[in-house]
Amino acid sequence: MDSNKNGIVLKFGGASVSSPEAFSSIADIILHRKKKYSRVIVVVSAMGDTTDELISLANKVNPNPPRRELDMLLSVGERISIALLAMALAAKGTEALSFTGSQSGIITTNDHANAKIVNVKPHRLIPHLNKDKIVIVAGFQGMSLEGEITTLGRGGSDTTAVALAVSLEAEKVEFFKDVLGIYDKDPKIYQNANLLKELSYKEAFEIMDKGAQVLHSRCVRLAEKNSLPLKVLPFSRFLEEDLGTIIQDTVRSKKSISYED
Ligand SMILES: Nc1ncnc2c1ncn2[C@@H]1O[C@H](COP(=O)(O)OP(=O)(O)O)[C@@H](O)[C@H]1O
Ligand SMILES: N[C@@H](CC(=O)OP(=O)(O)O)C(=O)O
Repeated sequence: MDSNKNGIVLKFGGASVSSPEAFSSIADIILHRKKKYSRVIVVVSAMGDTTDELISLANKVNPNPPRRELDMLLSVGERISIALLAMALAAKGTEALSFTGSQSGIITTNDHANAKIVNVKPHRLIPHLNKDKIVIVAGFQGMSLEGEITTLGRGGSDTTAVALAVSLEAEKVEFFKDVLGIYDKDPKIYQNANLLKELSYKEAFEIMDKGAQVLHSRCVRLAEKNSLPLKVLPFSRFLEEDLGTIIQDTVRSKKSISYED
């Protein structure tokens, strides 16, 4: 087991949980990481196109839904995933516990559909992590100081993963994607795209600024502010340690914890 008691955060996006069978596959990835890290915190997004489907469902009822109610509805997508993932791990004989964003202490501004994370208070998670349990957190959502359910904006689960890692002082966040890592351009569009092994935060921003949807730029900003290393790797070939892209600065300076501006 790794000497780092603070563990690792694993983030699985919608593409990695696009079918019921996929939960069993990602459970295997999680169990593999649990052999190395004492603390494993998993952040998961809604399955496949669930968020888009929930938006169109809302629009069928009201073409201009109240933003508070839309957040209440969209937060359901990630709740489905966390529960199914805990069930998939239970089917393999491992107890894992799922938590919503609010249960996990993801405190946000009250800007529905575009809330910023202002603090993370993971008090409910820590006792379970200390008991060696795998903790599964719903991405993309939190709770405002006013007690309202909020969402962080499209792609916001990446930011949930980084904020939790910052709060729990995890070693890094691993993002499991349907590509081998970050390329200089979208590999699904450009056959001549080059896979990049290592990037500074600045270089990662430059790629995101060109429109790459591979990582949310907000999560890269949060990681940079807290000197947290990020790794993007394929969920299909997770055993190949050399694959993927690492984003970090060459010098990791210890900074005090800070969340979104
Ligand atoms: N520069 C890039 N490098 C890698 N992937 C990119 C890039 N630009 C766009 N993409 C796209 O980003 C997608 C992100 O992966 P995906 O598994 O869909 O993420 P998630 O499920 O976490 O939202 C890839 O499928 C890829 O087509
Ligand atoms: N489910 C949300 C949040 C998210 O981050 O999704 P993904 O990890 O699949 O990009 C969305 O579709 O925007």
